[in-house]
Amino acid sequence: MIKDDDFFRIDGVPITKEEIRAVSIGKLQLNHNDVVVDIGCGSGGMTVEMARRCKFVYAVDNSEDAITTTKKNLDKFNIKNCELIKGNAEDVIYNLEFNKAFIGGTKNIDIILNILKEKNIKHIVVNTIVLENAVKIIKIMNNFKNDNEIYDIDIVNISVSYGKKINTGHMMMARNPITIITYRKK
Ligand SMILES: C[S@@+](CC[C@H](N)C(=O)[O-])C[C@H]1O[C@@H](n2cnc3c(N)ncnc32)[C@H](O)[C@@H]1O
Repeated sequence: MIKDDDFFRIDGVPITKEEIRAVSIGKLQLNHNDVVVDIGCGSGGMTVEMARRCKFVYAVDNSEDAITTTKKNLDKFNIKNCELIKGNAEDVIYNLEFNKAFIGGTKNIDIILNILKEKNIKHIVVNTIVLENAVKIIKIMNNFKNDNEIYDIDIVNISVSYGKKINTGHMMMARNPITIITYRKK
């Protein structure tokens, strides 16, 4: 994983932190034939990590600052197998061809998940910090199960703490827990 400090950053544009990226990448089980859509690419943290491990990434964000930041990081890490798309994911992903989805931006998540269902995307990983979103996402994914499809949803909640040096040793500084929800259809 690339260290958080090595990414180009601008104020107000979030990044998925290194440890959360590591688990999310693991859950995506990427291979060199995968084409992934990154919904809400933010600073491009996940975009860069995914592009290094798969065939192609479509990186979508509705924020101009996020697109600018991701572009800088694509250049910084010499990533060529990626197209940046500015817009609301729910408006733009329908016409893209991909086989896996990573979702880091959850505005209109219900519409987005329904588009992914319609497109028969079999592998979806979502990160969310908002409890209500986690419940909503799990409910929607459970309703994907038409036609007796066999699917699996795994849910992990990750709390990362970082060691900080103090006079007497080190203390652990906690970050907000993130829920990672993975949907896989057989
Ligand atoms: C937590 S950040 C993602 C961080 C990113 N994964 C990274 O590693 O840098 C969420 C981003 O999702 C974007 N976003 C949220 N909902 C969206 C939507 N429906 N369509 C497009 N972008 C969206 C926000 O603008 C924000 O930049």
